[in-house]
Amino acid sequence: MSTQQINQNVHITFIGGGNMGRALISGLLSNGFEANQLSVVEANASTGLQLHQDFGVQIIGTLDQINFDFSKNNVVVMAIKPQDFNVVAKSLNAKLKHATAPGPLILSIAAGIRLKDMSRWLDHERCVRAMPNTPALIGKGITGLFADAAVNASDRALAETICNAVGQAVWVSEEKLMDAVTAVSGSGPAYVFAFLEAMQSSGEKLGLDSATARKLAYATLEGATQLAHNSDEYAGVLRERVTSKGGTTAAALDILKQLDWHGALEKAVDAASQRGKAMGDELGKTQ
Ligand SMILES: NC(=O)C1=CN([C@@H]2O[C@H](COP(=O)(O)OP(=O)(O)OC[C@H]3O[C@@H](n4cnc5c(N)ncnc54)[C@H](OP(=O)(O)O)[C@@H]3O)[C@@H](O)[C@H]2O)C=CC1
Ligand SMILES: O=C(O)[C@@H]1CCC=N1
Repeated sequence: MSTQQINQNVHITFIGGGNMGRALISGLLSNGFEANQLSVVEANASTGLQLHQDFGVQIIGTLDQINFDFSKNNVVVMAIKPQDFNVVAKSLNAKLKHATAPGPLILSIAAGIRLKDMSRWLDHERCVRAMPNTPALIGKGITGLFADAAVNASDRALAETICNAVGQAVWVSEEKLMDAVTAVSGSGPAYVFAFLEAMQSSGEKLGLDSATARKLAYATLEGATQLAHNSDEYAGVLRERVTSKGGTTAAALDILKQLDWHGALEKAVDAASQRGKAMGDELGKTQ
């Protein structure tokens, strides 16, 4: 089945239109999906209104107002907070019971929530886990995907097509690796934004005006990232090429080494991964 054929037939119902739901909706609409292919169940009326005004998508106030059109290939994207997942899944369960078999494909983007728990709460096996990131908003997202053996090839292709529409997608072979994906790329944009904040404020402390410091920091990140992306060399080799012996870069990198910047980042990413696992353990205890 081609991407185009899948797109035309698919209807996606988002449950939750907050930060990540909005990023995905915006990305999908800019990359081949039509507004009439997307609906959003959003508890917050003003968030829903804003989504409708910005994107023209249908807003549904509550879960029991969902009406699946089973002439379409339906996908439900679970874009609520992990802590809200159980309650939402149980409400959706009642809807799924009345759905024409095999019911919609459920694509969960919730950090930590495991397939066995969501399948149990939803009483539904057609479930895929996805971990996107907010650059999906501009079609530059990267999504990690995991499905178990119960999910067939065409459902995997459908999940992948949706994620590819907002960037790239990679499958992981074991569910526990979804915590690593969450820690590296799901949360990753926040580390990059923190880095940008620090680069900009460092420039300001050295006397640059805010606009100039911002321009230098952002353009450097973009240029260096593109260079690394387009190069066959490891990032370490590219780093060495910037670092003249006894020069300015060496002075900066010495400080980062003394402060164990690399180790600090590894610890931070590990903490994110541990948090994903802990949320999965904790929330999975709920019946
Ligand atoms: N933000 C990110 O970068 C990423 C987030 N994720 C995952 O995406 C999910 C959503 O995160 P995020 O978008 O940041 O969270 P938000 O809180 O921004 O969005 C969730 C939205 O769902 C609404 N909501 C709550 N309960 C219901 C309900 N019963 N029915 C319909 N809507 C409801 C919330 O309304 P209200 O505010 O009124 O509660 C809110 O608008 C999380 O599970 C997170 O782990 C994954 C990858 C990246
Ligand atoms: O912070 C969080 O828990 C979510 C998951 C990945 C990005 N944001």
